[in-house]
Amino acid sequence: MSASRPVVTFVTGNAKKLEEVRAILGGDALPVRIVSQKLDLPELQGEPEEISSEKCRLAAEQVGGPVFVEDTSLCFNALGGLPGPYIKWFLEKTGHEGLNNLLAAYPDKSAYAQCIFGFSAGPGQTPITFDGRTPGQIVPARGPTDFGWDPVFQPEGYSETYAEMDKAEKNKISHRYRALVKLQEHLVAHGAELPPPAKAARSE
Ligand SMILES: O=c1nc[nH]c2c1ncn2[C@H]1C[C@H](O)[C@@H](COP(=O)(O)OP(=O)(O)OP(=O)(O)O)O1
Ligand SMILES: [Mg+2]
Repeated sequence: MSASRPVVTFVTGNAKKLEEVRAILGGDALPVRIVSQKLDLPELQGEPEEISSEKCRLAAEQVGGPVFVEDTSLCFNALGGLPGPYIKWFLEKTGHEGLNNLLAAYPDKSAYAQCIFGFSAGPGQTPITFDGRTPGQIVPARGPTDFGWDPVFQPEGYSETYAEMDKAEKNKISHRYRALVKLQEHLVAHGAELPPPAKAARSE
């Protein structure tokens, strides 16, 4: 495809997310060119949609063009959806074992992983959100520990945790995949309406 496709920047500080987003979106099927930028954006407290939307608004201001971000939650049903968007801090402070211990008092170990992408056409353009969810169970950690809470999340209908699954398999059923399908549809339908790349486009 031509080099003058509009450029959309995926802003994230998480290299593993970027790897999955690239694998799921694939190569040249979109009317836009996806590049990435590593920025740690502030995340306000609130409902996951608001967090993603505000993160996206800030990203658009900083990048000065079309952007998308995502915010991931891990929600325990016995805890009314907590830790939810605060999973990053719970994971950092308590580890995989601590996440299991949070549910020790409850027979219900069910949970869902949720990903909310926020897309904005540029600074001052109201973000749109796209969500995806995958239901599962919180289990004692199994599998490689290179991506967040993957070892303690076993998706419904599977006997492996996210961490034990093949990457390609995870990417077919994950919360991230389910949300990204919706963003992809939006970009296919509206990507060509975005402004052509300004000056120097950022590196891939
Ligand atoms: O598929 C996943 N499998 C396992 N763990 C995951 C996944 N996706 C996000 N995670 C972790 C990263 C962070 O500990 C928390 C979400 O927090 P979240 O703010 O969305 O991610 P982040 O701060 O690492 O990157 P970003 O710069 O895009 O905000 O859950
Ligand atoms: Mg974050």
